[in-house]
Amino acid sequence: MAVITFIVFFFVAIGIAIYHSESRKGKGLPPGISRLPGPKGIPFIGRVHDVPSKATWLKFHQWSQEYGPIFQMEIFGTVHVWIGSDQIANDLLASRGSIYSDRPMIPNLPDNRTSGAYLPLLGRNETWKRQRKFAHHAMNRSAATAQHSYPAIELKRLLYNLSKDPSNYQNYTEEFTGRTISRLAWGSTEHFEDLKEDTQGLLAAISPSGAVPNVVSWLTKLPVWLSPWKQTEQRRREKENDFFSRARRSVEVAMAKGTAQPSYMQMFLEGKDKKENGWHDQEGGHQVGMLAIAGALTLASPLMSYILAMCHYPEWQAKLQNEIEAVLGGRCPKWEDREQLPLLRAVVKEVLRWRPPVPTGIPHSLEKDDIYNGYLIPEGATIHALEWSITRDQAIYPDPETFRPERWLVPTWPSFKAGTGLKGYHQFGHGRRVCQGVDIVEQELFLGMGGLAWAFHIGKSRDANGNEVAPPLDDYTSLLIAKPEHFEFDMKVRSLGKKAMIEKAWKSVNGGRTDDVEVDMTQMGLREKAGEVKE
Ligand code: HEM
Repeated sequence: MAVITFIVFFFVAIGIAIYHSESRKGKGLPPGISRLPGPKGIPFIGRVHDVPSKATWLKFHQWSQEYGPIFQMEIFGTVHVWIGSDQIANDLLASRGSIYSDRPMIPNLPDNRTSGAYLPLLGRNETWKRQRKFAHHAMNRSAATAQHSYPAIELKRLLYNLSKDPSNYQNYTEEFTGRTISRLAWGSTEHFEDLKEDTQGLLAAISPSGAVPNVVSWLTKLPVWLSPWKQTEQRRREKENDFFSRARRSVEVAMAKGTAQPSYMQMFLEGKDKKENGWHDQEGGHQVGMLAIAGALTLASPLMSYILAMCHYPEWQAKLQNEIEAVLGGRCPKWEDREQLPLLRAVVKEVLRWRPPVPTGIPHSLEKDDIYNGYLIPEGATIHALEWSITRDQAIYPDPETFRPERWLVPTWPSFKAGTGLKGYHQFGHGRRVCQGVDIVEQELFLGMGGLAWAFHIGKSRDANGNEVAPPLDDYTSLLIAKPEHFEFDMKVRSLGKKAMIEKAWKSVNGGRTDDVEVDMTQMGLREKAGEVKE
């Protein structure tokens, strides 16, 4: 019975899609207007069979070079437009933001545009506007509170743990970014493990390669009992609701006891956004949870890419270490040092360019037909700012495959802009949907990469015969947010003096211990001073 139902669904869905596809082709175009170029495919399924399951961005980049910086392809009846130029992305997603700021429906998460549970995936509606406004307040206000010392505490833990066991670098970097964002979101690291699990589950649920219905959308028509994807999604959703409610309640309890440490959740619970808008606490819980997920997902990837870059470009590690030593005289970089460390800022930018954490971008959706340079872009098209190609645009980034931080430092390079940080960098999207976490990213990556360069010598590992083994350059995970697959490398603390400083610094913010204890932030200022030692 199950097999027959499946076969009937399959043929009905194919029939409907072919009908739609054919009737769209028949639709006349105004004189002088054509459709965007792009790979032609089999009716209905398009070129889906050509898209590899890993590193999809390499295939899209290849098409971008073949068909130009804007091209389209159809997948199961939906037009997907790929943009491989920052200029075109700005022309459309920013300048025409009134019609390019919606998000597409994700087949495996069909209420993503409406439910208020997924801020980055919400449609362009009132819920999105008020959640974006709250996120904006939260980011601005956190800069003025103790919240901005959270990354510095977690950095001390990261350096200590790496000094003990570098082979566990994936866990430790994810703990650094995940625990920092947990503190920012809920004032404590208590929810870090739940956050990690929920983050992975959501990432798989929304990624084209994480759940088959995201590519073969008619599979969403299957009833729950016949759909393993719907069953997995139901379980994931129940767990997520439970997690966000528990995390919110833990902040309420801490506030009642007077022990709450500054957090986005606390801001929401006592904030004017809630009172003015009559928000439900449940929506606030989800909104804060989404900020935590957005931060946890993305930030560990560039730290791992930094390690990979240092294996392949040792000359830049030496230059960076020279800058830090010359300016700081042996101490670890702090956020206040940023003006004096231009090479470190350039390394952060170059790591993001060399290996973009969101290589295919986060898609927008077009609300009505549009004409661009004589091409029709149809209403409902899914628009992808293809970061992998944008970061390989030869006109802006000559020699794009090579890691060259000087492109951000020397005025003769086309990408040079005096004194700019990460604000406005295309890595963080375009127009009205631009990323809301750029300040946190800037601080965490500056401290993270600065701390790694200050503390460790990173290099290629060696085989049994003593020959260097180069870690693969392009072996990245395949979900929407990509990070390097586990690789072997060599990492050593640079001196005995630094080893002692690393341990002392971690103990100074961790109650004198090296195992994890929850830190009282109100004492943080004092302890940080005590933990600051010179070699
Ligand atoms: C390296 C780290 C990060 C990268 C590369 C990154 C990149 C992006 C990109 C490409 C978008 C979509 C922009 C668009 O649609 O045009 C986005 C959206 C967003 N990001 Fe980030 N992000 C990072 C970290 C963070 C952090 C730390 C937070 C918050 C704590 C955050 C919060 C958000 C939010 C809330 C949105 C949704 C905005 C909206 O849809 O209106 N991101 N990010």
